[in-house]
Amino acid sequence: MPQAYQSELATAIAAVIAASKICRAVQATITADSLEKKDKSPVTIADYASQAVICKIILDAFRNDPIVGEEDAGDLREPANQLFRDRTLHEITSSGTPATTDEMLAWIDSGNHDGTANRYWTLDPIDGTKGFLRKEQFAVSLALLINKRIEVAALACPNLPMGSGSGAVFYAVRGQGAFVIPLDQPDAKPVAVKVSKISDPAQARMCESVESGHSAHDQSAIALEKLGIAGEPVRMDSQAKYGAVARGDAEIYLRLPTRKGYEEKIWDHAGGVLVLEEAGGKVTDIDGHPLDFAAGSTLKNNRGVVVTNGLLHDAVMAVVKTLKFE
Ligand SMILES: Nc1ncnc2c1ncn2[C@@H]1O[C@H](COP(=O)(O)OS(=O)(=O)O)[C@@H](OP(=O)(O)O)[C@H]1O
Ligand SMILES: [Mg+2]
Ligand SMILES: [Mg+2]
Ligand SMILES: [Mg+2]
Repeated sequence: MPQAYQSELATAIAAVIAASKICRAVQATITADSLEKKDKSPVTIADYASQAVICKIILDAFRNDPIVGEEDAGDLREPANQLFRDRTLHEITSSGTPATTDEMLAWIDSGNHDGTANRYWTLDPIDGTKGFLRKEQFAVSLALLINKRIEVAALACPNLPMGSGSGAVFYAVRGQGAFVIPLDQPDAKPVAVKVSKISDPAQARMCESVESGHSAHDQSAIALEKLGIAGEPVRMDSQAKYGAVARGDAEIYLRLPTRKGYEEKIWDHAGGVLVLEEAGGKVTDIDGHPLDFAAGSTLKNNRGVVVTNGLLHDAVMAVVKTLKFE
């Protein structure tokens, strides 16, 4: 029997690779150039160009598929942002995708679905925009959900070390394992991705967000101490953290709530979660519940995220349960 979702997987991989190339080109040139969104977070021409190109590639292949993307073209349509809009279009056309301004805006806005369909994609065109602006880690994350379950994931991490260079594209289909290919050699033989076999908490390596506003660094420091881990946590932006645990660079990724009521967005997790689980890892929230992707565009039924290589999950949860959150 042919394996399920092969054409969705091929489309997702092609889409995140095309977008990553644009992001890399922009990252090489930018000097802290971004707009501020209503929630005060930054967005760059690369976030918009990435969302446009990925939505176009998905819709060319699967015309009726809804997409739940992070960005929308509202701010780009503002007359005051004409220069920003023109530069976004320039990045798209110079990457080899001919487009008019109206087409570009429509592609971006095709990512405006709300996560209520039986089948939809969720997209973070640049996850870790702050890391992108710092010229550090970021990810392009795309996942397909069917009946509220993640079935296909493609997660490009353009700055993650890979062999002698950098740029890793992780991907997974539920039940088929997780794999990684180099961003610059997509035809190379895929390598199976597996979590580390470390089961002694004291030997574990932990990663967390760079931004203390996204994850409570004071509480993770207490967790490290209680687990007997001597090393410092590795701070890294984006879902590259899921990739790091999936491939055994680290054993633990903690995302501990910093403020009451923040709802994690599905596009900040879906791609990374399937790669991690298919690599043998485990993810729950801080109360030990599975992440609930059936609640629309946010994980409103969960608080925080605890990611491990599986072997360490119980030990980490025992410590997380002793921490104090707002
Ligand atoms: N308060 C709060 N708590 C938790 N998470 C938040 C919060 N605010 C924002 N975000 C989301 O964090 C996404 C980036 O997460 P990272 O783990 O990459 O954080 S960091 O960049 O290292 O700070 C970032 O994703 P991008 O916007 O795609 O960069 C946000 O969606
Ligand atoms: Mg953002
Ligand atoms: Mg994000
Ligand atoms: Mg983003």
